Amino acid sequence: MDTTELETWRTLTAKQQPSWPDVEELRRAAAELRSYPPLVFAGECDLLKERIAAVARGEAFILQGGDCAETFDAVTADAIRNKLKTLLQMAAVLTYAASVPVVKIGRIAGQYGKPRSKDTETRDGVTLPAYRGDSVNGFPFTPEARIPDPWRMVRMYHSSAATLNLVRAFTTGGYADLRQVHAWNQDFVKSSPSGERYEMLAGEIERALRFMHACGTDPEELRAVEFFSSHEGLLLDYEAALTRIDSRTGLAYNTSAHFVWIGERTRDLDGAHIDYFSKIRNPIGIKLGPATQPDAALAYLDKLDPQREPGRLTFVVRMGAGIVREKLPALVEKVTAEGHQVAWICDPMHGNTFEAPSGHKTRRFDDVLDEVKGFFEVHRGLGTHPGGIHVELTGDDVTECIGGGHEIEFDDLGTRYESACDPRLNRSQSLDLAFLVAEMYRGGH
Ligand SMILES: O=C[C@H](O)[C@H](O)COP(=O)(O)O
Ligand SMILES: C=C(OP(=O)(O)O)C(=O)O
Repeated sequence: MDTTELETWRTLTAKQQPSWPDVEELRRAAAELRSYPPLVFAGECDLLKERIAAVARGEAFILQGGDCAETFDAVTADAIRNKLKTLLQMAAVLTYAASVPVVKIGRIAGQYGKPRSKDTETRDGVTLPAYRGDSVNGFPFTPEARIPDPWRMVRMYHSSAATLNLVRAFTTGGYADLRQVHAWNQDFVKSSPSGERYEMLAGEIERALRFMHACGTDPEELRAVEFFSSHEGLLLDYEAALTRIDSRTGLAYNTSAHFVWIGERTRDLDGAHIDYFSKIRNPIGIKLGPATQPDAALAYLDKLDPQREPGRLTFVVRMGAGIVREKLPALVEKVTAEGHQVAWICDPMHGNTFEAPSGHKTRRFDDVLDEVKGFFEVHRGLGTHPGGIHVELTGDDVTECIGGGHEIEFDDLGTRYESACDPRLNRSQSLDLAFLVAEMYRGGH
């Protein structure tokens, strides 16, 4: 590929980019990033594309999840392990219930840049630049912290590398052993207020594992799992610096993650993000909010997947619980009529955010569940495949979303609200969701 083609986004409007105060520093930081080795290998991205092609055909299911905004301080063994453990537990339940492989993708090892509704934040009459993620500026509300610093993108690379290294060690080194993951799920069922409801499913999984053992399944096969990394490809200076030409094929790949997506706020058809994403060969996603017109979905297909390559494009739908049943059918019908199978997955978080009386941004667990239900209903009604879920979650016992088995109420939000941006499901809410989606899957709705 001609590498100048990779730079055409620079001539277009790029929304949600920081106002870097010193362009020369930005150039130096980007040059530093360009000198670093890739974080992922293009062949791994191709493998994920194959896995997502199976999702599009209705033969697999995606579980994509992790923090709203990763932070440099949270690059610790405990935080990474808890997140991974939660995702593995959810995946085990979903795999059994769906009876298809679950493609596991973390919002991890790169989810450091955030689009914001406003450029500034005002507190007690003081206005400062909004926090745009640890890759751009600092969270503390001080003038110094909020100045965008391009060297933070270099720290983002190192934090992503350290995270991915541990994730690879955990997922291939025995920590992800299915028998262990199932034992964690049994502990959850015992301690959950909704445990009785989940007992039957957990019992069936237990019997299935014993059956596999009795049949002589090689225990080695249960020890490792495939796991992929992803983040919103928001900061184009970072994404471009990590874009490399694959020596096997001569094609360009974003080597900062296996999967990158375009956010709801940066998906302008003629904008810089769409142009940049059209040039890379990774499997990619695009968020579709409630205002998306069916013709726009087709236009995205043409721009981002002109060859109609299986597994290339995932539509991540984030409409809101009250809207998904009304708006989604027309999109799915239009794309299906075009004859191409894309993967459709449901992000039940971003359309359901509201402000609690305490001022915390929050989401109701019941709305999250209802949006997934609506998503399943629409696909079942049209005979298409509800291909997966995309969730903001953490493995810690935070109090950011209300509801769930261990009911969190408005008054509890301040107890442990740790998100640097949007509210995440905590560990037990995430597992509740997995068991309830599993029931939905099996119930055929
Ligand atoms: O995660 C998504 C966005 O960054 C977030 O919803 C924006 O939040 P804001 O409206 O507080 O800027
Ligand atoms: C910003 C995000 O979502 P959306 O683009 O759908 O608002 C996100 O997933 O972090």
